[in-house]
Amino acid sequence: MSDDRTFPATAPQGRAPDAGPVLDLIGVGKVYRGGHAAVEDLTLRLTPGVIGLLGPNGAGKSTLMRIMATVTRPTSGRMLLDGADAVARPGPLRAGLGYLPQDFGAYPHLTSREFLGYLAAARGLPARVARARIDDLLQLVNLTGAVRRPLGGYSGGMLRRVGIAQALLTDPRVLIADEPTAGLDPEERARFRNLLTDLARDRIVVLSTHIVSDVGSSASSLAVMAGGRLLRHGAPEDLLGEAEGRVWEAVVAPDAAADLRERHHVSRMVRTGDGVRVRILSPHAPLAGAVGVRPDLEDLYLLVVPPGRAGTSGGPAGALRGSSW
Ligand SMILES: Nc1ncnc2c1ncn2[C@@H]1O[C@H](COP(=O)(O)OP(=O)(O)OP(=O)(O)O)[C@@H](O)[C@H]1O
Repeated sequence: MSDDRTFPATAPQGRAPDAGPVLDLIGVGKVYRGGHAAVEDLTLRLTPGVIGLLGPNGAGKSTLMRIMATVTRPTSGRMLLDGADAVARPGPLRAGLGYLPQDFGAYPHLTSREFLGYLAAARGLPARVARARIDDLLQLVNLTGAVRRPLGGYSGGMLRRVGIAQALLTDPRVLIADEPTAGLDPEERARFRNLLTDLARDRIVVLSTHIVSDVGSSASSLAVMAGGRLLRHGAPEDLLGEAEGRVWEAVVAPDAAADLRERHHVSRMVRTGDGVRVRILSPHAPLAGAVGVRPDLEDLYLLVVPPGRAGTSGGPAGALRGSSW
């Protein structure tokens, strides 16, 4: 499948083709039974485009997405779709919603075509429309070669692609995908990013990830969360301004690199022929010979997410590297 394939978009009836949805979250909070506040006082306006929701494990991303997908009710605040209450009356949002949850469950004995057919019927798609749509979607997610095999024999990445296809069945205005690229290989990730960019021309596409490079190039805006709170929201290039002048690099001996890690906020370390290239976040030059460099989104993420919460493994940036693909 080529990367420049475009999704067969159709505008919902009664809506100008260029009018996109607006989803407003206003002071939204979610306190689970037991008293844990997973999301706190979160205000965010979503308009068409790819919105990358970034945050470490436990930040509240899935909870926020479940609220947007009307699966979970917020315990405080309001959510409006095009100005209308989408909590008290979730119907219009649900009618135009595609949702790929993290734990997307497929029936192992069904083939992908049967499974998508079943979901299409459950969502009220007429059989003829559903057949054509499923053919398009199977091509789009590059599964046409596997349609006769039961889902029980699919790899994790293939199942993820089935999940993406089911989220697109009803040609949604709002697409919410929770860690959609988990289990996809680098080529599939790249293809998926291109697909999202295509889709997001007139749709809200929200995807969560803890891998900055998954959204860095494709997102029109980034929302960074930690501890249930929204820390930043804006266009990547605007957010980057905050990190300007605060990222430094130096090549040092391996012993010195370990020492720097103890004393400074190290964004990443890369072995080079003559030592270790250390990238440090600091308002001033952290050592003699350090050179100021252009910040990237990983640097920004590490600057805004409280230390110790930014990564999940392998040091501060361990879970965030593009190279961890
Ligand atoms: N049903 C629930 N009941 C109680 N607490 C919950 C529930 N679901 C999530 N939590 C807690 O709420 C917090 C936020 O969880 P959430 O899954 O929304 O975060 P996340 O950013 O999606 O993390 P991850 O990337 O690990 O999925 C966590 O502390 C989690 O343990």
